[in-house]
Amino acid sequence: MRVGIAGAGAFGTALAIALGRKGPVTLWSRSADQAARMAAERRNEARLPGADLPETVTPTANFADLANADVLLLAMPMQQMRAALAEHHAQLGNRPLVACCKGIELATGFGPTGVIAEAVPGAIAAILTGPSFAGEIARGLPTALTLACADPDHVQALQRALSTETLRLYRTTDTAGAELGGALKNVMAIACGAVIGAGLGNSARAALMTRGYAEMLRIAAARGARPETLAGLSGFGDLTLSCTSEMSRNYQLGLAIGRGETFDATVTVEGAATARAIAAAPAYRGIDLPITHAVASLVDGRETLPSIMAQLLARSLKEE
Ligand SMILES: NC(=O)C1=CN([C@@H]2O[C@H](COP(=O)(O)OP(=O)(O)OC[C@H]3O[C@@H](n4cnc5c(N)ncnc54)[C@H](OP(=O)(O)O)[C@@H]3O)[C@@H](O)[C@H]2O)C=CC1
Ligand SMILES: O=C(CO)COP(=O)(O)O
Repeated sequence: MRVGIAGAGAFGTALAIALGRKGPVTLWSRSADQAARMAAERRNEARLPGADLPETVTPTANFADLANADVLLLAMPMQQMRAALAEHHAQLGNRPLVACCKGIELATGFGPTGVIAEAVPGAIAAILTGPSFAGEIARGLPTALTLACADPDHVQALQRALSTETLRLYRTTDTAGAELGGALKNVMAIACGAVIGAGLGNSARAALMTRGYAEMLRIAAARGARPETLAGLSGFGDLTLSCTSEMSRNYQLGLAIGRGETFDATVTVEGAATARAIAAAPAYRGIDLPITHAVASLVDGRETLPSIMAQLLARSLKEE
């Protein structure tokens, strides 16, 4: 299967390297400069320094070069995906579109497959998500991910096409569960980074991860997602990785907030918009989501960490 990847950030480049070990990959960047540099240097130093592109990877800035790909991976941030789909709508064609982003669209409350379905009616919408750092994938370190697509035949075909010797994909037809796990773990990673940054300790982090997971299950139930999907790689797996590793940019944002430091606003941090989207969505009103609301307040600077912690700890005692 010929693979096309739209979006040459850290994740798109890492997937190109991993899948390029198996067959031809076209890697599209919206920047002609970046595509030319990748072609000349055989690296994407701007987004994924130190990782070599195999000869099988063809960088391009011409979207039409993706025309012969049998499957298209969409590796741009969640809040950018709809605009990218709209811009290249005519060239997307009748093939699987696999979202490789993690988040909830701020304007609509949709996850990645919902955005694809609305922007490209009739598309075979899928999502690839789960615990993985781009740099580790590029180095060929063992990584297990969740691939979700509502169609059971397509999900099996995609699983075979996108698994490699080191990239092991598990499949599910529960797209809502897979995309919620990936989106919400980022919110919890910001919360965990903040408590560690503020010196509140590992026990507080474990409490946030556990109670955060309870919020993830409540949101999933409201969306009709399966709890076992949340217990898998895309939910529990990625929650564990992102809440405990300083390689996570969401966790890094939390650390900066907890330490009272500034954070580079150009860094891709999906959890901030996701927290805002969930906190604002009428669909989730009445559901107990104290950590998600706290993170939305924190990233918008509406409340301070000490005041949020005081409110969380002062809540009435309850059954677990
Ligand atoms: N990095 C990681 O380890 C992992 C990331 N992910 C997910 O992958 C997604 C992308 O993150 P990541 O690659 O790390 O982010 P980066 O910040 O490294 O790169 C984002 C890329 O998206 C491109 N982009 C932004 N808007 C558009 C657009 N409208 N059209 C085309 N390209 C666009 C940017 O282009 P430009 O440079 O021109 O701005 C840039 O190349 C996120 O949802 C993230 O959660 C998932 C697993 C692991
Ligand atoms: O999604 C990731 C790990 O699975 C990458 O995390 P960050 O986006 O927080 O860097």
